[in-house]
Amino acid sequence: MSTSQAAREGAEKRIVVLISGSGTNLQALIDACASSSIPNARIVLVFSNRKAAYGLERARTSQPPIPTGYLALVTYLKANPGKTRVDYDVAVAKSVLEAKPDIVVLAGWMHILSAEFLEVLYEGSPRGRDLPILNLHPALPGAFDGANALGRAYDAFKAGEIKNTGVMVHRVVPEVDRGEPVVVREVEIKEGDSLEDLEARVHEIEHRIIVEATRQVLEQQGPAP
Ligand SMILES: Nc1nc2c(c(=O)[nH]1)N[C@@H](CN(C=O)c1ccc(C(=O)N[C@@H](CCC(=O)O)C(=O)O)cc1)CN2
Ligand SMILES: NCC(=O)N[C@@H]1O[C@H](COP(=O)([O-])[O-])[C@@H](O)[C@H]1O
Repeated sequence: MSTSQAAREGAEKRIVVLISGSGTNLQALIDACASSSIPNARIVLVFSNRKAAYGLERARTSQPPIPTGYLALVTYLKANPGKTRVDYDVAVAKSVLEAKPDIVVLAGWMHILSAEFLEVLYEGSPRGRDLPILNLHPALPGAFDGANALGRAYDAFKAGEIKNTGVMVHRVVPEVDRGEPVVVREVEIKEGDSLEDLEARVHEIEHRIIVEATRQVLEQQGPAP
């Protein structure tokens, strides 16, 4: 094995995390890298579409601080008359590529990404279409795709339509929440649960499976080409 190959073999895996909110799942990833629950890995960029996302503060105050980026769709469109939502997605993808990720994790990223986002990442990454792009979604595969999945699951439970719900980490494809599941966990809904009770139960499981899925995918991944 050449020195450069050995270096690549041992190189830290570079994680980029996309967020839109509080970042409790980002925090789980930060903690997992710090404790080597995800071995030999480092979060090299936290990117948000919302300036006020507290997850950006989590990154900035992490030890050592994690580089952050921010670009809101509305801000981009106002600053770039004639540009489109797809142009925005391409701009986000280019920002992500600059961090040279081995994996991209959407952890509460609340913006539907176009196929162009994926194509720019695949074309710009040495890993090509093998670059893993994961998303955390608070529902079982095919159950409640899209936003407010947990609220819709709760309403379905109250209507007697479902007995349980779930959480998954899946690969990102253009069709929202339809990518191949990586980790899936069922979540019990108990009689008398409030929505807050269910949210707390789901969040606890989310914080575990986002680490499990990221570790699992990185373990299966070879060195960067
Ligand atoms: N191409 C894909 N993009 C995204 C996926 C995906 O699987 N494929 N997952 C979502 C995350 N997500 C659910 O897991 C999700 C997030 C947001 C929305 C949504 O309707 N967003 C609206 C804006 C809502 C808001 O700003 O509050 C929108 O993008 O117009 C649906 C699903 C992330 N992207
Ligand atoms: N459809 C995507 C979606 O609903 N994602 C949800 O956003 C939250 C982010 O929390 P966090 O900012 O505290 O990590 C999580 O509960 C996650 O399931």
